[in-house]
This record gives sequence, structure tokens and C-alpha cells, in this order.
Amino acid sequence: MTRAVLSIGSNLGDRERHLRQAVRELGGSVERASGVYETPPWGDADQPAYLNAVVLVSDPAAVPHDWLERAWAAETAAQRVRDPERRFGPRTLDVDVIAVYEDGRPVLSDDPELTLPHPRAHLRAFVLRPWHDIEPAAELPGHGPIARLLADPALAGDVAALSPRPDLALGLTA
Ligand SMILES: Nc1ncnc2c1ncn2[C@@H]1O[C@H](COP(=O)(O)OP(=O)(O)OP(=O)(O)O)[C@@H](O)[C@H]1O
Ligand SMILES: Nc1nc2c(c(=O)[nH]1)N=C(CO)CN2
Repeated sequence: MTRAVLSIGSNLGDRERHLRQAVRELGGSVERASGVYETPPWGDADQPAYLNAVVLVSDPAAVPHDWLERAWAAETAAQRVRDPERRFGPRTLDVDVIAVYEDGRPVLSDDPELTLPHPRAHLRAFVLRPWHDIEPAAELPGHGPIARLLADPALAGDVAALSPRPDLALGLTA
């Protein structure tokens, strides 16, 4: 039995449709989806704003790597094209595996193909804020409560720059 926290983001094409399609692709594993936020680009400023959300998923039959495969399948379905020159560049759909829990225990991995927890999640307000909305007591393995990470003064500017988009809903929202 594994549970996972996935971050989904889009800043190219019909952004809302890409997020909805990702949730649809994840199918019956989706337990809850956060509200949608409009977020300034992180890591590479010269690109359009993103829509971001967080999805909680679980599957009694899934092993940790399955969540990465499902993330890739959703990105492929959204015709994502990788630009090797731009690590954090624009994309139709980005699905990151933020954390995985196996039988309730966090999975830790330093495998470059699937690093857990996601090595940059603690720095990203666009991950922490929607996750906190739907799971306020959650902890990012190795980093502590996400409420504390969100309150870090270093993230204050990024948190303030997030805009909730209540006009956009992905379904299964808390
Ligand atoms: N937790 C993880 N979630 C998703 N991909 C991961 C993870 N850990 C390692 N990877 C690897 O990262 C590689 C690059 O993924 P991707 O192109 O989505 O990165 P990115 O979205 O540009 O950057 P970031 O991972 O910082 O969001 C993938 O090939 C994947 O194997
Ligand atoms: N706001 C925002 N910025 C990003 C995002 C994202 O999903 N949202 N994904 C990235 C991929 O690494 C790079 N930068």
C-alpha cells in the first residue's frame, strides 16, 4: 500500500485543461485535490505564470516507482516537450512526486531517477501552500511540518505571490 503527494503544474497551452487531464489520468487513485493557484515561475523567471495544485493519491497495489511512471504517463499525454537547455523551463504539464509513504512510513531515496522526498519541495511555496490547504498537519520527510516550512521568512515573498484561483476547480477538492 503506498500513498503519495504529487505536485502538478502547467504554464503552456490550456493550463486548466492540462491539470484536469492529469487528475483524470490518475483516476481512482486520487483521494483529494487542492485548489488551484496561479504562481510566478520559480527557478527560471522568463516564462509565463503557472497554474499549480497538489493531489493526494493512494493505491494498495502501487510501489513507489509506480508514481513516477504515472507522472511520466500524464506528462506524455499532455505532449510535454523537454528542453535540455532549460532545466526549469516552460511546460504543458509537470508532475512531481513530492513524497511517498509505504504502509504509513515515509519512503526515503537518493536515487537520481526518483529522489524522495522531492529535493526541492521544501523551497517551493507553490507545492507547500496547496498541500497545506488539504493536509495541514503534514510533514515533509526530513524537513518537518509543512506549516513551519511555509512560515519560514525566506519563503514569505513567494507565499505572498501565490494567487488562489477559486474559479478553477479540479474536483475532489477539500
Ligand atoms: N521525486 C521526483 N519526482 C519527479 N521526478 C524525479 C523525482 N526524483 C527524481 N526525478 C527525476 O527528475 C528528472 C527530471 O524531471 P523533470 O524534467 O520533471 O524535472 P523538472 O520538473 O524540470 O525539475 P524539478 O524536478 O525540480 O521539478 C526525471 O527524469 C526524474 O527521473
Ligand atoms: N511556479 C512554478 N514554477 C515552476 C514550476 C511549477 O510547477 N510552478 N515547475 C518547474 C519545473 O521544475 C519550474 N518552475
